[in-house]
Amino acid sequence: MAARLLTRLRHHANTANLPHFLSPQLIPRREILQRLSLTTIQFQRFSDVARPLPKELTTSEETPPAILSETKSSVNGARVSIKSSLNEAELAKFSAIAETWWDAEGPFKPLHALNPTRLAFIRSTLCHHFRKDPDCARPFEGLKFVDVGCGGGILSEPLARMGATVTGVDAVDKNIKIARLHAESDPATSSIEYLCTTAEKLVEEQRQFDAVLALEVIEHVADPAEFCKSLAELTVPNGATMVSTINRTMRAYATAIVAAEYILQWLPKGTHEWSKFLTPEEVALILRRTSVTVQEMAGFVYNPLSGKWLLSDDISVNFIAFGTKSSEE
Ligand SMILES: C[S@@+](CC[C@H](N)C(=O)[O-])C[C@H]1O[C@@H](n2cnc3c(N)ncnc32)[C@H](O)[C@@H]1O
Ligand SMILES: [Mg+2]
Repeated sequence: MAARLLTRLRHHANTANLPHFLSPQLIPRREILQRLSLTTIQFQRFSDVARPLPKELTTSEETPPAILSETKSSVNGARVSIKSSLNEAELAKFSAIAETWWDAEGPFKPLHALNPTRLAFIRSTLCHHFRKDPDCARPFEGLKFVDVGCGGGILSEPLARMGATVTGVDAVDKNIKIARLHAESDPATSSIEYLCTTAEKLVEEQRQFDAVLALEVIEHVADPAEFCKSLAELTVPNGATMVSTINRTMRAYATAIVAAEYILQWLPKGTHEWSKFLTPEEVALILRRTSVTVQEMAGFVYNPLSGKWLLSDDISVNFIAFGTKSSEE
């Protein structure tokens, strides 16, 4: 199966399906060609079991919508612009539904359902990478993680329960307030550091983490390549960078947009724009440019009969990439 996946990726890399969407905005076409011919991406098979998650609670808090918009920084006393990952229209969508983060039947229902499956992948790959025992209760003890675009904290909390020292950051202030409120109710999660900020601002503050996770965020940022650069800079040498998103395929258009937003109405209409989706090859190439090499990739496939998500080799719609940062900075 891994061989099949590799063959499929190599087929795409043969430039027949050149990432045309990237060429003008993100990576010059010639550079893509060079990198495609130079880069060998090794994808391995993944296997592990999902762990049960804490019981979800519903909470609400009335706060005025506030999102980060400040993109100036002070260097040697002078105000300079820094490249921002913020897309304010995207952030406004999240601000509008922030109070529903912990409603497992609300707009974030798909993420709640996906959580055990993606946590199984994260647990397996990171335990293997950091040589931790995946069978112990708190395998991530001693490791610092950052959850970029953490929303209400539905990923940060189980990571903290698995022993990681977690920082959760989100550009929507309301999300951070809700995340803090929810985490405070349990001593296992109350130590999570939640900050209303961005990856690029953490880079400016010279913060670094053993593992940097940005799940379902890259399709909502202003510039995916710059965003990945920040993720890589936040990762310690030999550390791990994890990105998940939706593939830019017709199948993804039919399921993640038409079915999820218009037919099933799981998500508010307009949540996703197809043109902002990235293919697995694009994610791997963008990360590679920032010294992060994708080591493993898996797909998430929804089973409508069980209502559950399964890990799969099928990366045609939802997928996750685990990369490691080179030891030379
Ligand atoms: C679909 S949610 C994913 C939440 C969480 N990562 C998860 O998978 O459960 C996307 C989140 O990213 C945040 N976000 C979008 N652009 C961002 C940026 N440039 N910097 C930080 N957070 C951002 C949004 O506010 C939202 O909470
Ligand atoms: Mg999304």
